[in-house]
Amino acid sequence: MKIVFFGAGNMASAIFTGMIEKGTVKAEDIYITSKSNRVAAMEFKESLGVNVSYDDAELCKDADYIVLASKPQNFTDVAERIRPYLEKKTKLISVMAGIHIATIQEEAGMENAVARIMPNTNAMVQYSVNGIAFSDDFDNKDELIELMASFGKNVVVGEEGMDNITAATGSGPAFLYYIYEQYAKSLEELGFSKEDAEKLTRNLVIGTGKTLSERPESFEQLRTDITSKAGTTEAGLDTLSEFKLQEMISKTLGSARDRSKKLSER
Ligand SMILES: NC(=O)C1=CN([C@@H]2O[C@H](COP(=O)(O)OP(=O)(O)OC[C@H]3O[C@@H](n4cnc5c(N)ncnc54)[C@H](OP(=O)(O)O)[C@@H]3O)[C@@H](O)[C@H]2O)C=CC1
Ligand SMILES: O=C(O)[C@@H]1CCC=N1
Repeated sequence: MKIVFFGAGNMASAIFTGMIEKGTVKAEDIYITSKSNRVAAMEFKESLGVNVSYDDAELCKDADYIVLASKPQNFTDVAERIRPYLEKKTKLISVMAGIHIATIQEEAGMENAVARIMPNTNAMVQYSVNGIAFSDDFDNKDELIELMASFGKNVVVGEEGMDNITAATGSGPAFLYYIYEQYAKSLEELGFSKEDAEKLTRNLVIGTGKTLSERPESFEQLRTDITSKAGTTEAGLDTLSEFKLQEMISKTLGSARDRSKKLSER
């Protein structure tokens, strides 16, 4: 197996770190390249044992998968690097938001099989949610699905579902982090030090996540379990429900989805 990452940034490193830590792919089977930040790439070679190369012919030779992990706006440059050396058997796996399969095939200049995947940075701790869309000619889908299962839960959404999943779970962690940031600021307002506010919020979120991973009850049930009659939670929730939280979240996701659509207008 040879998996080559064009791009070694946040998302690519979350994926290859997840794969290596889980043991699904050996570090020696992973090749990474970047645009100009050789220091960061070499750090991954040192810490994980992956191969680093800037020789495009060597990178593309005999590759089973090439993962397109640059920003969407850098894809044209990446395609230029790959096009002269791309072999027909190599499957292209794109993590780029909003770039359609047809565009990838056109810019690659060859009709290679393509899968679009939309993971999130929780891949680093093997807890990503991965949307997947395959081109019609993509064979042995199970191999890719299995590889991706090493860093998260897979949902095959088809290309029409990619904009939605990009908003919901690709960008999703950032929306949640933003909420946690506000939570920590509010704890500071209550009088906690900045350090304690961060620590309390972080542990609250970790503990809640762990509970969710272990208990099958609905969100509503788990909330109800905490809410004593005429107690503190009820008082807080009464105030919280005065705000249009769901509308805020829907609008946030709508903007992210629309940007994903816009990115595809190339
Ligand atoms: N971050 C996230 O949470 C998620 C991101 N994505 C998608 O992943 C992609 C990457 O995002 P992210 O990892 O955050 O971005 P980063 O900026 O962290 O990484 C981008 C990487 O692409 C490299 N690159 C740029 N141009 C080229 C080139 N011509 N040849 C080879 N490598 C190149 C950069 O190299 P250098 O450092 O040298 O410039 C860098 O390693 C995006 O398309 C995004 O839509 C998808 C899901 C979630
Ligand atoms: O912000 C972005 O465009 C990428 C896609 C999903 C998460 N990060």
